[in-house]
Amino acid sequence: LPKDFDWRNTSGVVSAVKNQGMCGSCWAFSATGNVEGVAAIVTKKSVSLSEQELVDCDKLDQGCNGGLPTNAFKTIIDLGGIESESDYPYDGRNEKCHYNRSLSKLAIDSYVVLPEDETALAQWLYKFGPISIGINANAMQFYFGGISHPMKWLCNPNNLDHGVLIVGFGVGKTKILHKTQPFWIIKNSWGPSWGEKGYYRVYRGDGTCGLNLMASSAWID
Ligand SMILES: CCC[C@@H](/C=C/S(=O)(=O)c1ccccc1)NC(=O)[C@H](Cc1ccccc1)NC(=O)N1CCC(N2CCOCC2)CC1
Repeated sequence: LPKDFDWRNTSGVVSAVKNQGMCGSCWAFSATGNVEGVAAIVTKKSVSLSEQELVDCDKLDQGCNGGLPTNAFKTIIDLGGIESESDYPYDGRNEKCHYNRSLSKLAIDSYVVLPEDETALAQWLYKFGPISIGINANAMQFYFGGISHPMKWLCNPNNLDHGVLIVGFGVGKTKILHKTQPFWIIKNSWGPSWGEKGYYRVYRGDGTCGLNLMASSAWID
């Protein structure tokens, strides 16, 4: 396993940073980000996928009022696929489902729930692609860059309230003590002006903000 690895360096695996707007659809962006990545690696073709299809058609979840990436994977399997962002564009509000299977760009065969061990997660990411996770977003609302490592009582690992996507990992130097710190690179769905061009770097190795507790991924045979 290399010290640093970032799927953004492999063209087609990570789409542009998106913005969920005033809709609690983070779970859908986490799911499409994972499927986009896994599919690009397996099929060598890249396509930006529809979060709106999940908001409208995933009856296991609550659209703009929240959901789980694993339920989204189940829905993509049950629907027989997912349309592209351009064919089923994002409106950021709950609408009537208008999924059209003939327009579906790709299907997934199953999904896996991943282990909580962060070294195992890094190995999985390196082999198979970006990982959907749940995280406590407390430290993300006041994040302006750098490696975030909030104290546990400020970021309760058991209050997971946001769905995001791990796209890479690395080791960086802290500003003050120049200590090396392992971090995850996380793709958020709050637009490219948030954080580090839409991304969040967070300490890797001690279950910060519960980021290791609900990791999952689609699987394409
Ligand atoms: C109101 C929903 C907000 C939304 C994200 C919104 S957000 O805008 O990104 C944001 C998050 C945090 C601070 C500020 C803004 N959060 C979710 O969808 C989070 C994302 C998440 C949590 C845990 C693990 C993985 C993913 N999920 C959730 O909010 N839910 C998970 C599913 C749950 N269902 C209840 C009925 O039975 C089935 C399950 C409903 C609540």
